[in-house]
Amino acid sequence: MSEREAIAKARRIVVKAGSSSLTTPQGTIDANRIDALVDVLAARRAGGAEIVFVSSGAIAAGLGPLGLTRRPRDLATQQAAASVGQGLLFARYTSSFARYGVTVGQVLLTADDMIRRTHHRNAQRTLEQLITLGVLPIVNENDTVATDEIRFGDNDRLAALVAHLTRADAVVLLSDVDALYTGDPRRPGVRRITDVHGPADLAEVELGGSGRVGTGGMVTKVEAARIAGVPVVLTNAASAAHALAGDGVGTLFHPAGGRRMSTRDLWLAHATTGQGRVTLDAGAVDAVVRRRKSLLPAGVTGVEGDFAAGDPVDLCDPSGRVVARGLVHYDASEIPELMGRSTRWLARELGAEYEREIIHRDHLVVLTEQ
Ligand SMILES: Nc1ncnc2c1ncn2[C@@H]1O[C@H](COP(=O)(O)OP(=O)(O)O)[C@@H](O)[C@H]1O
Ligand SMILES: N[C@@H](CCC(=O)OP(=O)(O)O)C(=O)O
Repeated sequence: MSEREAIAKARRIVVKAGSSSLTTPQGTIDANRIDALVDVLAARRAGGAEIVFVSSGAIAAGLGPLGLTRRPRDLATQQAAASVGQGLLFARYTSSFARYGVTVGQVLLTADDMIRRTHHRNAQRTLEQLITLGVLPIVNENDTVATDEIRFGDNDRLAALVAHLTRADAVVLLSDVDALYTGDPRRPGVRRITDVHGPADLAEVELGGSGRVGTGGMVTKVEAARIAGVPVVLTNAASAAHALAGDGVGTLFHPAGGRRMSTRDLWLAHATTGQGRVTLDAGAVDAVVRRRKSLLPAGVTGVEGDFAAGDPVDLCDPSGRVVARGLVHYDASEIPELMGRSTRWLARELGAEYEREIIHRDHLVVLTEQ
């Protein structure tokens, strides 16, 4: 079965629509386009599929009601716009899906919900229960409380992580461009890329920034496709029905074969931001990156930042390059006195509770191959 056919037959699909597909240039919801998209999703659902819908557009839909003509730069105004827009957006989805007798449930996630394992499980359980109850979940980032440090910003990677969370079979990303091109399609002479099998197919592609109201542009879409682990189609909202039917529209990103990263590694690598940096000596880099060992205090040469035990931190090689990320067992202030010490020395001098690793291998993801 080709991957296009697999999308046509997929049991559970994450569909993500970008801000530009759902809102008008005046900063209001585009009721007609929302209804048209709902028609497509409801039809696929009626055909027996389970849909999880990731909808952007909260900020863009809140601009008009607040008298704003452009997406604000400052976080507080973006959050205010999202607060207004999300309500309007969800009200529209509720009434639009009601035309088909479909009940929708709002799920607002923060990046923290992916970082903390308990939150992660909680989100997973809620989504599963909504689907079991026949409710169509509509997911967005919880923009009103997300802060700059700990924020997805774009919904592309969020959609990929939701695909993992819900064990979806395919992802459809709907944007204002009908496909990935060799360069920004606002420029002449670019060519459509029909299939992406791996990094080699992207070597000549210029991944540009976002359009009018979107965030992330193609960079986050390509990254989402890389982490989704299932076939991903990128196209525009007008082609949604064709994409779901397995027709050859847009760009198909084939999932990479081989070892799939676990959901835990994915959220650590792609849903977290390092809250500080720990520098490793060459031996520790080798142990962590090549031999996949835990990070012990003996291999640490420096620490930066103000993180607390349990936070994600970046691990750097002696040149400062980030090579891994992990959930740290100590506060930043505790690490200097542990650095360079053997665990045996620490246990003897400071007590058995200091015999722990700085980061356990189960809480560590390598970000680069050496
Ligand atoms: N190589 C490329 N191929 C296609 N689109 C691109 C490329 N580089 C940049 N873009 C721009 O990315 C935009 C879509 O990203 P974005 O605005 O973030 O959309 P969305 O709101 O749907 O997430 C398009 O409007 C397009 O102008
Ligand atoms: N959570 C934000 C999404 C940010 C955004 O613009 O995302 P996208 O349009 O998917 O690039 C919102 O609802 O406004």
